[in-house]
Amino acid sequence: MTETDPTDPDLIVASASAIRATLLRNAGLAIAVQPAPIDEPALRRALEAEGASPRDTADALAEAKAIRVSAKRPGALVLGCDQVLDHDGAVLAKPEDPDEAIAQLTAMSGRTHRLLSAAVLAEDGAPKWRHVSTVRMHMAPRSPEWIAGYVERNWDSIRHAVGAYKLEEEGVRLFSRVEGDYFAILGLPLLEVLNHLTLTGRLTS
Ligand SMILES: Nc1nc2c(ncn2[C@@H]2O[C@H](COP(=O)(O)OP(=O)(O)OP(=O)(O)O)[C@@H](O)[C@H]2O)c(=O)[nH]1
Repeated sequence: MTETDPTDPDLIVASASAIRATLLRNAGLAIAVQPAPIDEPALRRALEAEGASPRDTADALAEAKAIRVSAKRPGALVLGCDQVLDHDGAVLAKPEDPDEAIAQLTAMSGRTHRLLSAAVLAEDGAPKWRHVSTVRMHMAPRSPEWIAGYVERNWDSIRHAVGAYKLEEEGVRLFSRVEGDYFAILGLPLLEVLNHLTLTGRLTS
C-alpha cells in the first residue's frame, strides 16, 4: 500500500504490474496496489513438475497471488493476475537478459504463440471468481539484425513483459496479426473483470 492509495478502494490489486494498475485506474476504479509476496518461480516449477497446462499454470499463479493478499485483508476484494506465454506447449518465462530476449524472439519469429492471461478475485483467502483469456499471437518474420536492434532499443521497457514485447510500443512491429482481446495481451482480461464487478454491484452501472 502507498500513502496515495484510497482508504476504501473498490479493489486491491495484488500485482506489481504497472500496466494492470493503469488500465484499472483509467477505467475509473479506486484501487490499492499490494503485490503478492509469493515465490512465483518456485510455484511455476512445481506446477510444471505436476504437468500443469500453460492455462492451468496462469490460473494457479493468479489464484495464489489473490489468496495470499486477501488472507491479510479481511473483507476486501483482491485481484490476482498472471500471464503465461505458451510457445509450442512450452511455458516461456520472462527473459533474464537481452541475449535471452533475442534468442526467444528469434525462435518465435514468423510463428504463432499463445498468451494466457488469468485473473482471480478472492475475498478472505478464498477464490470467488476467475477467468483466463487466450490470445493467439502471429509473429511476422523479422531478421536477426532487426530483432537485435529492437531488443537493444527497448530492453529497459520489455524486460518486465513476458514475451519481451509491449504491444502498445515498438513491440507491435513483431506481429502480422493478433487474435484475441487487446487488454488480455497487455496482461489483464479487463472487460471480464469490469463486467463481473458491475454485475455483482461492486461498480455502479
Ligand atoms: N505494457 C505491457 N505489458 C505487458 C504486455 N505483455 C505482457 N505484459 C506484462 O508482462 C507481465 C507478465 O508477468 P506476470 O508475472 O503476469 O506479472 P508481473 O508483472 O510479474 O506482476 P505480478 O502480477 O506482481 O506477478 C505483466 O506485468 C504484463 O502486464 C504488453 O503488451 N504491454
